[in-house]
Amino acid sequence: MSNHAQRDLGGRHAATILPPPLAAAPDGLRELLYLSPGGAGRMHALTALKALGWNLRRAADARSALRQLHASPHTPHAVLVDLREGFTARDLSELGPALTAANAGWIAGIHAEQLGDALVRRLIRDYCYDYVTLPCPEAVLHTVIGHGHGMAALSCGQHRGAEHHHVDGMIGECEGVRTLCRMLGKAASSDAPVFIAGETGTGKELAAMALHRHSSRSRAPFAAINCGAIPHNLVESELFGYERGAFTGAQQRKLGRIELANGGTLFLDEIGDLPLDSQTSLLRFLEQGTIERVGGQGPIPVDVRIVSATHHDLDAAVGAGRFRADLYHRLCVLRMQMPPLRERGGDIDLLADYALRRYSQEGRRGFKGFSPCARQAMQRHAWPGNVRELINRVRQAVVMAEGRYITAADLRIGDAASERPMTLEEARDVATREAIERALKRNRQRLGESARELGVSRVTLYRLMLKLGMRSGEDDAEQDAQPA
Ligand SMILES: Nc1ncnc2c1ncn2[C@@H]1O[C@H](COP(=O)(O)OP(=O)(O)OP(=O)(O)O)[C@@H](O)[C@H]1O
Repeated sequence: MSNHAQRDLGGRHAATILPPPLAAAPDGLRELLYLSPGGAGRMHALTALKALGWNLRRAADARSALRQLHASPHTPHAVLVDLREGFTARDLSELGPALTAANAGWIAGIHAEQLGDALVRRLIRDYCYDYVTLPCPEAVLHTVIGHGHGMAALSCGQHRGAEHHHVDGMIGECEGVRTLCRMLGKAASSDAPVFIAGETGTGKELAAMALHRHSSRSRAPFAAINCGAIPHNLVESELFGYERGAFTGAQQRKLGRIELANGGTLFLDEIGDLPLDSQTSLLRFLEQGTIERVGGQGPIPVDVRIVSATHHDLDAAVGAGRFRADLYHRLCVLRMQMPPLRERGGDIDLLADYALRRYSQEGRRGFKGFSPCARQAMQRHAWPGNVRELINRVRQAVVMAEGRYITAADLRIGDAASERPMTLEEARDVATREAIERALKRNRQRLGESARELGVSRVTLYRLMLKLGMRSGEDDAEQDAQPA
């Protein structure tokens, strides 16, 4: 693993570097794209805007506009779509989905009487930040397109941030995720077995894949097997393979997952569900480095790194005699913990934005984002299915939502009838975490200044962060920021 990769995976610094400033047009001009199929003549009316700092360009149709927008995806653009002439009803009904470039803030230019047209109204409501009746004084236009440009700049900034925190497909910047990334970085340079604990849907498999990709085994296969999803009588043949004729129906030799992962990494998901006799066989493989296919003639050497995971309490399973203690110790040489989503604070927003971007491109509508009530409800929801649940809720909302912003109702959360009510302590924790996150953000992660702003001592702030999982004890060894 290169230093660079290690820093990316484990980097406190990587997670705190500010994104570079947004790209601006040369000479500090702001980009204005004028979309009008009605001929270049009308654009002359806009030339006065150049003196007000706009770099004016034209697109004759939505496709050409999108091409220009995609050519500089990090540059925000105001786009004035002149609906007064040249668009047929069909164009109008098809225009919306084309207007989804994240770096564009759309403003509609219309005749006053067009507000009576349902298609125009819907287009404005769903895709534009504002509209102006044209012609209008250039000062008015300058203000309105400035608004569109500002909204586009915010989106560009958001995207930058999300890309920045996108490590190997794992989105997140909360303390739990940073700790995990640091540990993954270290684990990737060793060959020791790794055990990943965490609730369902927290990203254990994603973490296992990141570990593989950053290890020296990355060119060899990554194979995954869910031990809980295979009937007990088939586990052995899935893991170790079988020879032709080993049992009825074994018409040809089949390699097992361990052998298929030779040279690479084998991810054993739901390891706690492995039947006891298969636990014995797995232990033998870990001790001897050889496997024997079912019905086979002898041992076959296989070189595989084992990463295992479960959402059950493996310690309890060992205590209850359902899981072999010797296998447990073999598997859990390096142990990592995936944080549950409800403890990840601002990551909920990052992940929701990511899911919206990912799925709204599949859908037909251009969503502007989440409504404030949706963001609040997401912070309060308990997320029993963690990131998987969040992604699925956003995905179904993208299909079902009717407005420009996704609401709590679209996500089907925040409804008192369907939610487990929060205890007073949980509500206090949510509010405390939010306040701390905001203070840290404002004070660029500096504990002392954040504590002063919050009206508590630095020690108290530090203890609260530990309690709320925003910081781990392990950080102390690595950071200079000690509680004073
Ligand atoms: N940090 C993350 N960033 C982006 N996507 C994530 C993140 N964590 C999880 N996901 C997504 O959430 C879904 C569930 O993740 P994954 O299968 O890795 O969870 P898991 O903990 O292994 O679940 P299970 O215990 O049920 O097997 C996947 O679609 C994964 O891509």
